[in-house]
Amino acid sequence: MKTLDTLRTTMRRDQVWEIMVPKTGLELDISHGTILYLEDISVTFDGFRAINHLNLYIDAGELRCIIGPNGAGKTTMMDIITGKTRPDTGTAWFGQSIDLLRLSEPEIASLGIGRKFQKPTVFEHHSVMENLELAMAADKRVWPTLLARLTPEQHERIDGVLETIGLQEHRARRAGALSHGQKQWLEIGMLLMQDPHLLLVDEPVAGMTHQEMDRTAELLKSLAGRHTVVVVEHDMDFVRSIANKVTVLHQGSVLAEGTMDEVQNDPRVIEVYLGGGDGH
Ligand SMILES: Nc1ncnc2c1ncn2[C@@H]1O[C@H](COP(=O)(O)OP(=O)(O)OP(=O)(O)O)[C@@H](O)[C@H]1O
Repeated sequence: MKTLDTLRTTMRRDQVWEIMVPKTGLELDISHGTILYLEDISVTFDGFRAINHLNLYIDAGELRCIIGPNGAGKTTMMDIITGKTRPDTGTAWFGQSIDLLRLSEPEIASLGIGRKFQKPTVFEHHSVMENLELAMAADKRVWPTLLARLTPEQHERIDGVLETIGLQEHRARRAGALSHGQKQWLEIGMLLMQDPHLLLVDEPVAGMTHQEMDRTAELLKSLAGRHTVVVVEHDMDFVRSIANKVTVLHQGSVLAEGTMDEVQNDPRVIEVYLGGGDGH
């Protein structure tokens, strides 16, 4: 595929790319230490309340795991944060001053909220390096130089991301030839090219080998601090391996919150979720 064709494909993907987006002029203010405030959010689909008076607060720089049985509202919650679904009631603030409910999906993406869906959607016919370049191209500041040579700074940025995702030695490989786990890391790398403040990651280890899961745990842990990372995941061993704080959703509300040990020993959690099999 030619680069321009690829760019057209890029634009059609369900991810929102910054190049398409008018600048909001809004600045993230995390001076109180909290990057996300969801308060009293409710959403009803055809009479069914998928999110029910949800309150959720995420600290800047934390790595938060969200667990909960099927249908608990995890995906809907992510959809509300990214602007894909509008709540019927409630408020959603990004930092102190940005009202997410007033912004479009592309505007929210441009403010630095990146989302990684479960299935990797890398450009299979392009190399690892080209995939990262294309992700950088989504940043309109580099648009004028896109088809020209990369600047030393851009090379450095790509090298930094390659190191973070552990694919330095695979930079010239076709993305389609990577393992499932490597494709997931590459896609995380593509999000990192845009240096998001908040990364929403949906079931990152589904279909991975144990070794790949271990590396994914290391990767996500390494991102916390510089980024805020929210991971929705069903695999409890994986959650245990990365989690500081776990939020359990059930019937659209927060049922419990705390360390993995705290939530796993919470009788309400045992009753509705962990006691009932693997959560699927
Ligand atoms: N667009 C929609 N129209 C109707 N019902 C919906 C819609 N989106 C979600 N739902 C329902 O809302 C509830 C919450 O769904 P959601 O996908 O958010 O749960 P989840 O916790 O992500 O589940 P899973 O772990 O299976 O992904 C489910 O009962 C689902 O069927």
